[in-house]
Amino acid sequence: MNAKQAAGYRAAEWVKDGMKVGLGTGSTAYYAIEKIGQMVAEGLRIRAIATSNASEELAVKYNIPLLKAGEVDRLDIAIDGADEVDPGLSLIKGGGGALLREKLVAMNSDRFIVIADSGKIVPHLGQFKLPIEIVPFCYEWTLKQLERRYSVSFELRMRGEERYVTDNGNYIVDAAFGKIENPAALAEEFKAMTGVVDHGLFVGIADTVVVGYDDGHTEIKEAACSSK
Ligand SMILES: O=C[C@H](O)[C@H](O)[C@H](O)COP(=O)(O)O
Repeated sequence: MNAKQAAGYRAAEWVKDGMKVGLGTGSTAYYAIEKIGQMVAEGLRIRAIATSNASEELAVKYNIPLLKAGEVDRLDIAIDGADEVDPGLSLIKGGGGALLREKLVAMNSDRFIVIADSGKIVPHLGQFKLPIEIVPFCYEWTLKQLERRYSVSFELRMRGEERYVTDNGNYIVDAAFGKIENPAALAEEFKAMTGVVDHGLFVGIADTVVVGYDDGHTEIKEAACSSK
């Protein structure tokens, strides 16, 4: 068992009969979905909402019943990966471009469980380039606005020769902050910028972090409080 699998499988233990579950995106969330799929095959009855088209396809493959947001008020639990986790359980997410749906699902879940291999645990956020989702319309202006405001490099994410497009039809800009001194303040600033849809800073959202190690053991970190 590798570190990602250990974290994903451990987090799946929180999923109980009757729950409404948010399914994350990425190579670590893959293992949580795989395990939940096995549990469903053994009789667990849940309904789930996926945070990306890729995870939805995986859920369908594992016969996990899907629901639409309008069918329920809130989710009981969401399980998702992260690109970086700091000591206060603030996160950078969005390496796979799914940050907007992931944040919506996390914010509307009673418990948000983050799963991460130990390499994702960092003293400060920012070594991983921060993904920012922006609207395609006049995206050059949004990019310039970001560049004028922060003296760090911003790169429009590409997929080969084409601009990368999210499941929501938007673009992603990756920002090389290096070290983010105040994630909460930066998160607020991005939300106030026209053209920016959302960003990969998740501050005060994680309730629990399950850290997976290469030898297969896991460690649980609980947030002092979450602000969702
Ligand atoms: O957009 C993608 C998500 O935020 C992922 O959960 C995150 O990038 C971590 O992915 P992985 O588990 O593949 O490292």
